Amino acid sequence: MAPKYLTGDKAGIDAFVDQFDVFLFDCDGVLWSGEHKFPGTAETIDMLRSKGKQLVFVTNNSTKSRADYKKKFDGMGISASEDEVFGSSYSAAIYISRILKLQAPKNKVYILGETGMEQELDSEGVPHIGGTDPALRRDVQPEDFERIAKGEDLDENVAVVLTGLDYHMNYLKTALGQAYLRRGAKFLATNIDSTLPSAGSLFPGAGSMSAPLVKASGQEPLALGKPSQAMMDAIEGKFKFDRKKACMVGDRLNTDIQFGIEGGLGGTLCVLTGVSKKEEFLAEGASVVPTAYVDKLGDLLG
Ligand SMILES: O=C(O)[C@H](O)[C@H](O)COP(=O)(O)O
Ligand SMILES: [Mg+2]
Repeated sequence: MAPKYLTGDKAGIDAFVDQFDVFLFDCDGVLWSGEHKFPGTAETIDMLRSKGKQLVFVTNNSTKSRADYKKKFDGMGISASEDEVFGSSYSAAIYISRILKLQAPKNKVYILGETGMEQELDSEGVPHIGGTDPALRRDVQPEDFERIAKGEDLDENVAVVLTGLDYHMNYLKTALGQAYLRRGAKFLATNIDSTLPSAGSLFPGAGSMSAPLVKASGQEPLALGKPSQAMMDAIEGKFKFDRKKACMVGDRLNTDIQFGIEGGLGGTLCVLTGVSKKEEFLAEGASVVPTAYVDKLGDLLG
C-alpha cells in the first residue's frame, strides 16, 4: 500500500498518532543531525507525552551510553529520561552478557569503538579491552607485526570482537581485531549502518569500521542494532508494550523502517531529514515501504 504523506495534513496526523500508544524514536537524522536539533523536535516529543504516549529512543549510534544520551537530550532541551534510551551498545552488551553467557575468564570483549560501548559493557559486568585505550591510538610499528603474530600483545581471554562507530580507527587496532578473529573470537557489531548523518551531510558509519575486518577475515559480524530483532525482543521485554499499538519513527529504510516492519509493529513513519529519500520507497517495487512519511518530525505538530 502506498505510504501516506502526512506533512500539512492535520486530520491525517491526528488519526495516525491516535492509533498508537508507543512511539519508538530513532535519533540521528530524526531528532537531530549531529549537534543540530531539527525544528519542532522538542515540541513534538512534548505533544506526544501530553497525549499519554510511551516513548522509547532507539539509536544505532554506539558512541554514547544511555547516560551520555540523557546529557545530550538535556543539552538539546528535549524531554527524555535515561531509562527511555535503548542504544545499540546496550543491545550488544545485553546480548553478550545474557544470551552468549560466556564463561569467565574467557569472556572478554575487544572493542573497536568509543566510550558508549565500554560503559554499556561495564553496566552488564562484561570485561573489555581496546576501545578508547590511548595506548592503541598510534601508528603501527614494524615490531608490532612480529609481536601480534606471536600473540605477545594479545589477551588470551578475548572471546568477542565487537565493532561500532569508531572515530579513532587505525591499522594497529584493526590488525589486533583480525588477530582475535583468527584465534576464534566471535565477530559482533553494535550495528553496520553504512553512513552517519551529521551536520546535514553523510559520514562513514559504523559499518565502515567493521568493513576492514569483514574483508580481512572473510566473516560477517552479527549486528545487534536495528534491524536486528534481538534488539526488538529486548526492547519489548524491557518496556512491555503491544507491538500492534507501537510505531517506529526513523530516517533510514534498511534499519529503522525494516526494524519496525519485521518487528510486526502497528506502523512505521519515515522522516526525510536523515539518510533515506522518498524516491527510494515511492519507487515501483520498493522492498521497504513505511506506513507514512513527513518532511521533518516537527510536521507532526500539524
Ligand atoms: O553509523 C552509525 O552508527 C549510524 O549512522 C548512526 O549512529 C545511526 O544512529 P541512529 O540514526 O540509529 O540514531
Ligand atoms: Mg537515524
